[in-house]
Amino acid sequence: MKTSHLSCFQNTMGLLVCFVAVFAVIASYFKWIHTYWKRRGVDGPVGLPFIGSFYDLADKDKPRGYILHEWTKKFGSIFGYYEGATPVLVVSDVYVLQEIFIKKFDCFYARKNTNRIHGDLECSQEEPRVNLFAARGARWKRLRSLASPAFSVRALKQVHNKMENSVLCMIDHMAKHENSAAFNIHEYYQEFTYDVISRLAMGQAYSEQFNNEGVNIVKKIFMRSNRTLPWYLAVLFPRFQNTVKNFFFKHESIRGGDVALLYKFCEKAVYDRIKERSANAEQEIENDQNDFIDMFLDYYTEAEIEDAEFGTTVEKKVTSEDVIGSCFVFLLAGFDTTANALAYASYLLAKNPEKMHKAQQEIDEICTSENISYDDIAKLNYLDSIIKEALRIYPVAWFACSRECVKTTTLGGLVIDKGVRIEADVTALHHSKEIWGENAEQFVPERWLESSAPRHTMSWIPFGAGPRQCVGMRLGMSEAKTALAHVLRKWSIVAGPETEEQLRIQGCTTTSPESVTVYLEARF
Ligand code: HEM
Repeated sequence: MKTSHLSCFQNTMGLLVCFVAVFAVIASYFKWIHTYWKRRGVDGPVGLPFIGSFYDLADKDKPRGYILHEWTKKFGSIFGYYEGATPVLVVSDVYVLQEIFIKKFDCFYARKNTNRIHGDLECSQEEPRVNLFAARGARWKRLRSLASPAFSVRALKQVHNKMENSVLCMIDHMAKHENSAAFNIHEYYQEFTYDVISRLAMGQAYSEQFNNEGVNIVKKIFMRSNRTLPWYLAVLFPRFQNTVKNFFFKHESIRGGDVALLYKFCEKAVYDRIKERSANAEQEIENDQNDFIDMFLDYYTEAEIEDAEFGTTVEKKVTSEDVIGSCFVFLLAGFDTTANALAYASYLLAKNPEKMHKAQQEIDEICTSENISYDDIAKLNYLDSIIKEALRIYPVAWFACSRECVKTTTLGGLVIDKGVRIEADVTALHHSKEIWGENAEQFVPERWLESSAPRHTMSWIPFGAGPRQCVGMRLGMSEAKTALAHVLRKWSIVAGPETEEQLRIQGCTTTSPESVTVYLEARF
């Protein structure tokens, strides 16, 4: 009995010693990793043991862009931090950003994973469902070249009437607030942008504003917190991201919860369409190209062609997984960014009535017919400046202005190893007095119409830059301009006692105002 107690004690002690030893090795590894920037002479915040600055930067109520910006003020235009075991470099120097986003694209063609729980994004075997936003290398290039035609000026002119119809439906809904109580205008813009993207990407036949269950699902996806166990694990052990993903596959931060619901929508739409098209083919009926699903399915083929660019190979065939992934990302990317841009612009106009009257004057002069055409929209230069200025003051998607180094290289004298991640501090660029002058903090749309010396291309990057710049930029701008032109032609957006003194901005990815409370005053 005594011997068995002794051996039990010895076993427990043995296990404890092993545990302490393993812990000590892991702790030393992280301690060493967390000297990565110091060893290279790059300053930065001291994070927590193991997870580095991940916890600070994963709070949806305090968007990371603002925290990064606080650090820029402290450490300068280039500094480093750690997201678990991964070193991240934050840059707000326009010349270095140009190197990363444009000149050395072949070393930085991957976006820094925002959802880090993926398999190999260059390999269709390991991560079959990839989308244009997350894809890398040859897979990205293939999806990008398939998607780009849908966002050309020609394509946007073709869909303008459909989009304007959604604007008019939004106006009908808003009309109940005319000369009435203050309301949250952001909600209307969210309904509108989701409506447009559902019609353009997913073949939704008619406007379904305030009747579309997808809106609440995507809203919740954008308001998710990143402080969840799978994320902590993926951040701590980046090499095992795929294992983490597979283990927690049904967790709401991976493919469960609202994400699963949205995927189900996309899956159903894509599989129904594949069936419809093959039935058409049997009856020798030509397939229409009504939306993005049709556009992708036109390339849906079983033929496999290898593409060795970017040092990787990829099948050129478009799979149903590709189409589902793309619809998913279009619904997300096409919804939140533009709705937020419209909400910020409306807030700034309400707070700056003289700028709003100037915009109304321009709209009255140019938009003389009942409908506002794509060509009219192209002539609204002051309105264009208003949206650009709103996106300067409130960059809505700076989280996407990020890259990962895929080939060890140098930036200036600094060696950047493969695997290092890069983030642009867009707020620093957009609010820099050096770039924008002493009035950088003020809303001055006129600055976009001045013919002074041109600014550096990386000074204003709400849509990113280089070959991976936002593919939906033209669509987002034309939606925002068409919507604002109709709103401002009919109403003045007016601030009142309920209007937020300061907007409360939230989100782990895009940055959304919690609400934008304004009045609508009839103009005529
Ligand atoms: C005001 C509106 C919008 C803003 C501010 C915005 C912003 C951005 C930014 C910053 C990026 C990253 C660019 C980079 O890495 O250099 C991006 C990428 C992307 N955006 Fe947008 N976006 C907007 C509207 C849209 C719309 C309407 C769609 C489509 C329906 C869209 C789809 C995408 C996609 C698919 C990507 C990934 C492109 C790639 O990696 O090749 N965006 N967007």
